[in-house]
Amino acid sequence: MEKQKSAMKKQGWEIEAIGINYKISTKKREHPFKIFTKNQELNQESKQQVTDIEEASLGARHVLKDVYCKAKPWEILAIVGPSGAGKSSLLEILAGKLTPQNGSIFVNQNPINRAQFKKASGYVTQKDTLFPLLTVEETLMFSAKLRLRLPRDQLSSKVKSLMHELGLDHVAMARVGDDRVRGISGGERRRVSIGVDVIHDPEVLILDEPTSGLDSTSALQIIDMLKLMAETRGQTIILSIHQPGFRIVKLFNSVLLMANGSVLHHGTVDQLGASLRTMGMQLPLHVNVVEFAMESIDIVQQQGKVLKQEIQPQLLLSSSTRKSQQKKVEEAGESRSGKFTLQQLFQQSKVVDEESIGFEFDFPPGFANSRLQETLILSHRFSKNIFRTKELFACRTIQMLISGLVLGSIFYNLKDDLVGAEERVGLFAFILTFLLSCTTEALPIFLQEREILMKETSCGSYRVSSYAIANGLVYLPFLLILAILFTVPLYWLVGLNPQFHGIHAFPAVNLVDSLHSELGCGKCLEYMFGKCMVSAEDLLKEEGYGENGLDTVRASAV
Ligand SMILES: Nc1ncnc2c1ncn2[C@@H]1O[C@H](COP(=O)(O)OP(=O)(O)OP(=O)(O)O)[C@@H](O)[C@H]1O
Repeated sequence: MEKQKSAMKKQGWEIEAIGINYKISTKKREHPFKIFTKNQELNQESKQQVTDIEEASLGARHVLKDVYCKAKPWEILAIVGPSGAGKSSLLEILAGKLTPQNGSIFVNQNPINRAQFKKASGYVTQKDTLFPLLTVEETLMFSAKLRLRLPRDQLSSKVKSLMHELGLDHVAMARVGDDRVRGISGGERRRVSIGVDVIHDPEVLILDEPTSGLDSTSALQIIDMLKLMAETRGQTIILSIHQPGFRIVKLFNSVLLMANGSVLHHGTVDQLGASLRTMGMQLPLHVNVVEFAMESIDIVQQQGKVLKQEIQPQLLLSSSTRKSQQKKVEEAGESRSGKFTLQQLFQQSKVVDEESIGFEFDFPPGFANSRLQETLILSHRFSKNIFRTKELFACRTIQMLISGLVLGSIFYNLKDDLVGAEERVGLFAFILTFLLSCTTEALPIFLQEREILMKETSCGSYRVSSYAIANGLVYLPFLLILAILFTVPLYWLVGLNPQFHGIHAFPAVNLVDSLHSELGCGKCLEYMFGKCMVSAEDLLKEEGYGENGLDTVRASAV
């Protein structure tokens, strides 16, 4: 097994996608709860009929049509085509982010185990999802800590050598930045994004538009760097690109030309030029063949059959291999379910089930760190981000202090009679709603972080629970300080219960409410506002209004 693994490492990973069909529904259902009513009564057969009819009537869009592609190790495969051709969809399918309706993906002629493949590959999205306040070195270091099981000195030397390889030495200590925070240049930020996804030495690197938004020099530098990585590390690099310049095209080993979800050409740039000439096109001297093909995409599409014939012999050559691969997939499917449905039996190609088909990858299963280690690393990262937004926290502290004083002066010295009790209810409801509305400012930060969280957890860097615990741990002391600053002046100005348990319970309930809304700001707001009334009831209990505080107040009001 060890021998087999090292041989696999040496030869690299050849990725082959066969018969990929991907459809999306473009029309919304008229009744979102239809599935829970009418469809429940349908039997299996009629359900199938309804699905077929629905697919036609709902206007399903065929994003990818029977796509075949092959990417070899030590090489770059560039997916080119006009906007909406299906490049990103194909990359997402190859990266295991999307599941096609039909088609199979193989690694070295073996069906893939999607969960392990996600870990062993790197997927760089079109948008840079990085923490703007961290430095380049910190960003790569946190990524290394989360993805690799190595001692600290080895991690540090790995990060240093990667920065050197990416040409980021000179900006190691500079902040990454984004649209709002001034940081490194766009090209350098793209390199950091690539660095984050290659820190664990993936065998396959998938990049969606790595040069988008960059000038031609920076774009060339990025592709040059990727070429070097493919040639030195033996990686399989698959990328999509919009309008590659002449010098960039020369760096591609093969090109997949797509339009309207179909493959028009799959081969080298020279083969593309030859195909265009056989179609009767006059290629000007020194022309960028890829650019020319994209400009004449309509003619190429009309003549699509001619180009497809160019591809067919390649496919036919490997047809016997494909048949055996298909058999493996089907056997795995059979063993999994124990029986086939009619649809499965007649399906030309099937989506590979990741769990049941065993292809051994040279990557440790599970996470690189224990839950505790993950929490510590993430807490460290949270703290760094928080300490670099001191102004925001200073504003929030002043806001809470002033709000406590203002609210205390409005509800100054409440009496212990019926009117006083009613005003207390109003005060508590106001306080809790106010705390919730204060924390909605955390929503944009959460949305920004959410993308990073989704990306990191989907590739198995850490557990979501570690993120939530680390977030809570880092925010808790700060929220406690805010709760005390808000409640101390308010408590004494209003003249609330002076007994020991009341004094402690008041800031504690406020703290729990703040923490609850801070952690759950992306969740259900209605639930949180409902929580206000529950918390108000808790506070009334502390004020001596018994188990059913609100009812007591209501009853006394009557
Ligand atoms: N989830 C979706 N909802 C609606 N349309 C979608 C969805 N996914 C893909 N499409 C459609 O499928 C087509 C292919 O999309 P895709 O993003 O793969 O194209 P692309 O070649 O990467 O385009 P671009 O170069 O502009 O990024 C587009 O017309 C797009 O509108």
